[in-house]
Amino acid sequence: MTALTIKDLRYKHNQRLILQNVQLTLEPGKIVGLLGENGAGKTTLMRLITGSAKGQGTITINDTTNAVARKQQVSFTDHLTGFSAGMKLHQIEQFYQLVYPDFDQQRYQELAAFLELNAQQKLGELSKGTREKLIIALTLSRKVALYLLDEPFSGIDSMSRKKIINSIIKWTPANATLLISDHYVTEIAPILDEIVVVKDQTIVVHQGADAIRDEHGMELEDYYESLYTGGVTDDK
Ligand SMILES: Nc1ncnc2c1ncn2[C@@H]1O[C@H](COP(=O)(O)OP(=O)(O)OP(=O)(O)O)[C@@H](O)[C@H]1O
Repeated sequence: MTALTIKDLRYKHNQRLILQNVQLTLEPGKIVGLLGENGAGKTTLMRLITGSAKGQGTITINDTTNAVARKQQVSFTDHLTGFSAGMKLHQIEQFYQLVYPDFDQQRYQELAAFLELNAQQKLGELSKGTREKLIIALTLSRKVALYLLDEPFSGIDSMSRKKIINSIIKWTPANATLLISDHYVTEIAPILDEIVVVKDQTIVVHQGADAIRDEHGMELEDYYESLYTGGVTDDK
């Protein structure tokens, strides 16, 4: 069984082609970096995986292809849209408990403590970084096959970021796969098993982190940069 299989995915928005010919297979138990420039289509790909955006092609999570059933297998908190600014964090937690049978309250409490979230604070009062911490806590508190984190660290200060990155393996269940988009490749590089690069409307690279280091003799960030400067040709 694979954690995620995408075949021949194509997505248009307002007549504009955003993604095409996307093929991807992710095995269970991997931490995968989803890389790409601004506007490359990383968030769109995550929305297509969860079924909140509709494209052409087949997406299978844990053997489930049907879009409704698939939603139960993947955890993604899309910018907390749908929650009003006046909602307190404990109310959002209660909502998750109600809506997701796989929501693990104890895990949420542990994550909330680790991330220093205040249950009495209102969503609208949160700083950008604290909001991102809440998204991380909510997303990782479900028990699913696939977790998606979309640029989870962009507003978080560097000390907290290091602390969270170092612990993310601990918070991801052993057989689950975590797809994490980020611009700070250097920081997340030590925890990545694989990278996926979205460029020119498709996935141009899907390779193991160790294979990149071995084959190209480069650190992930240098390899990633080389894709834009023409330093490495990759036929994949
Ligand atoms: N619902 C939508 N409304 C407007 N534009 C959209 C929508 N969905 C996708 N797009 C367009 O699709 C392209 C990909 O956007 P997306 O947000 O997926 O990129 P990204 O790789 O996540 O970028 P970033 O790193 O800046 O977050 C952009 O050009 C964006 O304008």
